[in-house]
Amino acid sequence: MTAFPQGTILGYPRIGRRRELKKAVESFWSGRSDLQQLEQTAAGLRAATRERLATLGLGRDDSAIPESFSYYDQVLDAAVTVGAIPARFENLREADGTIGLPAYFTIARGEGERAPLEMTKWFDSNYHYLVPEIGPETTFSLSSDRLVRQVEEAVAAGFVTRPVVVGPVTLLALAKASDDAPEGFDPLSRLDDLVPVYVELLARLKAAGAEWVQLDEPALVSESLPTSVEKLADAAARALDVIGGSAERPSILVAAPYASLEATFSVLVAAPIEAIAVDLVRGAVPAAAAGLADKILVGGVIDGHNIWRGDLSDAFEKLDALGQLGAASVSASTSTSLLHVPHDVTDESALDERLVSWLAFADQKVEQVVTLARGLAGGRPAIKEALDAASAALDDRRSAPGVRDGSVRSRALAEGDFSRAAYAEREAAQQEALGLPALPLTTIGSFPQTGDIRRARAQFLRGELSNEDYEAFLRREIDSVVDLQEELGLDVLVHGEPERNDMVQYFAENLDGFTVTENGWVQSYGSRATRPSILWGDVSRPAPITVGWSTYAQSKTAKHMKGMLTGPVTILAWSFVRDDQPLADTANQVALALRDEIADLESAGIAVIQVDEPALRELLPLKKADQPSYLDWSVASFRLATGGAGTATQVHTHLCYSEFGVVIDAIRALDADVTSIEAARSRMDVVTDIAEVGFDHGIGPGVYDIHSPRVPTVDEIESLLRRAVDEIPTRQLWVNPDCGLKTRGYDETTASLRNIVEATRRVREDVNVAV
Ligand code: MET
Ligand SMILES: [Zn+2]
Repeated sequence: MTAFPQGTILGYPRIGRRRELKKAVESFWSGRSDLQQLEQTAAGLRAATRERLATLGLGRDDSAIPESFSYYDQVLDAAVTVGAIPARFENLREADGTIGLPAYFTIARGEGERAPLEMTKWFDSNYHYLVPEIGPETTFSLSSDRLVRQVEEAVAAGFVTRPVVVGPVTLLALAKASDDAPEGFDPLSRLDDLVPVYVELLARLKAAGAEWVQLDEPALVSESLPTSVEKLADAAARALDVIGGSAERPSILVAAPYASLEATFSVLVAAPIEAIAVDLVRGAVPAAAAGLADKILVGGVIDGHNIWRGDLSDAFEKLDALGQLGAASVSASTSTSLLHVPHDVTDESALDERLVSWLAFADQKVEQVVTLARGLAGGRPAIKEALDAASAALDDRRSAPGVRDGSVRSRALAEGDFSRAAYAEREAAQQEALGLPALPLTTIGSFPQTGDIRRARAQFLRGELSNEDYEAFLRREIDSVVDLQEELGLDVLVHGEPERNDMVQYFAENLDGFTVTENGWVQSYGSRATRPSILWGDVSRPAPITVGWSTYAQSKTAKHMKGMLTGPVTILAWSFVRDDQPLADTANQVALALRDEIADLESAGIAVIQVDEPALRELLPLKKADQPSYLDWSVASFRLATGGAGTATQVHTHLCYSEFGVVIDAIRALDADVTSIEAARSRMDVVTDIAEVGFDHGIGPGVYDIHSPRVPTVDEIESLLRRAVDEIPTRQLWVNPDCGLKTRGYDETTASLRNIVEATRRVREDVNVAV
């Protein structure tokens, strides 16, 4: 077996320090540059990454540097490599059967009537992967040599890198059955047909110069997939027997990050592979297993999910504990790929220096791994200075002003803070106070973020537009959004959120305890990246945030204006959150700030207030045992935020998704008066689930799929509404789009809303008779 480096990372950001890949890819998509230019930029980025990682201390020729580049998504990469593409894209193959880059992008983005692959969250992160579609008809064959060429490219530049591929079990476990598959088809049933393609790929990688390959198998740790952990472990054993048993292959590292491996660890130890990477940030040191003596263990002790510098001594101790298991050797690594964190904290010139000393972005994490590797080689004394410096930073963080704020901490919580009056009482009071018609019409909050809005914001941020002029601009924007809703005949209006660039960052910018970055981009999907805020200290609200906008909008109409807030769980989920106290405590601090905002909105005369929680399901832990306590605190934080609202104030929430499954009890427990969800894409199927579980509060199943530029017809909306009315009592039903309108244009938005109003008018004629 080839030696494994003592320090490595499981993957590195792909988008470039200044989002160069985004720009290159989008310019190729729009036809402003050609394939060759795109490939050149990508090769340049890969070269820069290798050089950078070598400069930071990873070995050039010992497989320490991962070859983890992707043009769009690593799951799509694997699917395309093994030829697992849906039938509707088959004709995009080249004459020799391979799938080129233009076809790859078409599969990711769709084209005309050909829908793209679906997108969904990657484990418990905010990264979205493309969902492969696999059926009995899928033919597996090596269909792209892109990874092989990247290994050769590295060799030509004097590097021996370690190619990273999503493994066969995870690829199938994350896939969905193809359109042509029979009812109940399980993609995992194709494992034996898929594995030979991996054998072939590994042989090619070896021939290209790879000494190690990394198979990413995070599915093995998840209890949130449709397939059980036991079944996945069996599948892994079968697949690795074949792959590991092949004659021509590099040494194999199997990485199973994002949670504890538990019993599956011994399955990997028994497999004919050389190394196993375990996540020791989210998971614990596994129990010893027979056969460890000839395995290399890679300890993921540096958090790949978060941006804190963390406790380096503690990380070193975990490696020590891993060493006690009796493996052939132990290496230091990140817990996951670093794709979840920004590039480099030294790119942040505007951040407070003291805060910077507590942070580690990707490059700093690489340095930490390199330090730990030195410690593994030379013992603790060799890295004493670095360990001490990290501990000192932690001490400094603990005692720094703002991290613990007495006035926040002294707010005692009482049982009653988490509950409102009984729903029946609220329903009656709200009916009386609001006087809404049957099937009230509303929207989810945002209206189109036009080029004008983005330009004005950019000018304001650059100082080219005064605060006064910018605010006047936003007021005019609100005027027109209110006028439009009046003209259309909606019942509960919104102000349109023109002042928000992002529903979380906006609140982060207006709350104490948060800071925002300049260049802290993190890939969200494909060419999209977000800049998560950093929640570093105790959270409080120095001044009202939305009250001015909401009351201004209310002053322009006699209809009810809906206040619009982002909920505590979503604020946490889409930020980098402090790791020095339980998430539940942090969530409650955010909740209290929102609670104050709600009180101010109420006293300013806002009678309907929406608190969005689209990320409620996303933070759900991968392990079943951890889920109840998560649901407890997340629900409690929402209830704390909204629990002070008066009986006659109508609290809405919006959740985006409609796969209720495990979270339905939690959604019920939120106790919002009205909940809006996505339903248009699933043709209202969700109303059947809602009726089955018995949900008796207000519910707004979406009738307009805002992810598509298509304008739904009146008839189509009417039939969706009739289905809802058939299955759910009319008094509970609201009419609204699936989600906010910010990504849409005005033409399609106006036309769609007009059709929604007309369809509602038709359905109301009947229900008014029936009520
Ligand atoms: N109020 C927000 C909006 O309309 C909710 C978005 S959910 C991702 O944009
Ligand atoms: Zn939404």
